[in-house]
Amino acid sequence: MATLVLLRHGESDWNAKGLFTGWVDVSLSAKGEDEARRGGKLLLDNDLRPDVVHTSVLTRAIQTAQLALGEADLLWLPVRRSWRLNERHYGALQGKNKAQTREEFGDEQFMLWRRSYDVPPPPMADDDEYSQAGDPRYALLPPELMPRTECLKDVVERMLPYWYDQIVPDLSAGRTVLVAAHGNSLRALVKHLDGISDEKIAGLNIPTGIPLLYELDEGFRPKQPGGRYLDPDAAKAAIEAVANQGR
Ligand SMILES: O=C(O)[C@@H](CO)OP(=O)(O)O
Repeated sequence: MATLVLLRHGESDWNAKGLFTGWVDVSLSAKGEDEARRGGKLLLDNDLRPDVVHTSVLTRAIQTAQLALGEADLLWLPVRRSWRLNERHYGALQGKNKAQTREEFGDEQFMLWRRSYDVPPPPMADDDEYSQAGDPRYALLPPELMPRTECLKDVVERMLPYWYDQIVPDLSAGRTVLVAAHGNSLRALVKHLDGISDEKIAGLNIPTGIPLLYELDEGFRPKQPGGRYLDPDAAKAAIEAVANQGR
């Protein structure tokens, strides 16, 4: 049996402002910092002690892992980071207000961009103030892999190699693994783990800062479909809030 804990970063400054974020590197809000600490406390209270941590290369996920591990007295844990765990690149929507976008383009288009499996937003221009072109953290990324927009399908495709090559080997070695990442990179991983269809994944939202525990069988499939949030009541309310963003 293998133990996997997924943790979406706490609320970011742009989550609080209702802006599409994607690869823009914003920090946690004060509330998000509290959520991250609370996530660490939930690990502690549930006797979950990760052996290794994987994060994206975005500050909000890194801060969340740090704060949660600090709370659980585990700051010394080995950490690995990859752009493959990054949030979905939101293309030309990065930096735009969600409510205004919904008003401008209508509900259907807004939801297609936000939650459809295979419709990406328009690409972001390299000279846009919210573009990541030239960001040194992606300097070693082959140019053809650098996204300018992504749909969830693209995220599944770029995330899965990391799952198989880096996370599964840790799980196989018997390590409890903590993955600190993002709403949509975790939706991609949950889609894979639970075998959720392309249609049904539109209805799945991940709350900020609440650890989601998966016990996996020898084939790395969940023993309990959907896993278990360590604070189910808080998760339910927070999932609703994510679903209603932009309304
Ligand atoms: O803006 C984003 O990058 C994501 C996560 O915060 O938003 P959404 O939930 O709308 O996909």
